[in-house]
Amino acid sequence: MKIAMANDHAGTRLKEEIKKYLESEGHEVKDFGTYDEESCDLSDFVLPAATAVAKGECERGIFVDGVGYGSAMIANKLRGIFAVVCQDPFCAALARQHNDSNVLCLGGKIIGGAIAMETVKTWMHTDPLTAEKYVRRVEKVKQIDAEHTVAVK
Ligand SMILES: O=C(CO)[C@H](O)[C@H](O)COP(=O)(O)O
Repeated sequence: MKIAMANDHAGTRLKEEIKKYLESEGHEVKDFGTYDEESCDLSDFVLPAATAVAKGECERGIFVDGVGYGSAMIANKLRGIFAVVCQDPFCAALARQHNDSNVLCLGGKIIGGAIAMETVKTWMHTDPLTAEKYVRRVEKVKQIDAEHTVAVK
């Protein structure tokens, strides 16, 4: 898969760790930065990365900031982005099974190391459930997205 990654200063270290893992699994990572731990503004990096996912240039996105919230708020402004914040593998599984999320946002100040990597691994390897109720609900959310957002050019 082609995966867009972005982060701010609080997510640089965890982003690098996740990037290594994804590449070791054969994924292609497009890294939109930031690349160091100098204080920066998250939206400068997450918006271009989320745009790449919205345009279909990348299939999924993984964004890392201090808590994950800012990344999700920015990304969810774009049509076709269904971003979630996950702090553990259980949340990550449901974020795919019930919500068909295509962007995962993590908090580098909240989780790290083993939990973070298990969260990413679970999110990457879990598919949406096919039971009618889940498909119906995901479709309704996609409909809301189509009606209330502007397509990315
Ligand atoms: O978590 C974040 C957004 O969701 C940011 O990483 C956080 O707000 C950055 O704060 P600071 O500049 O104080 O490190």
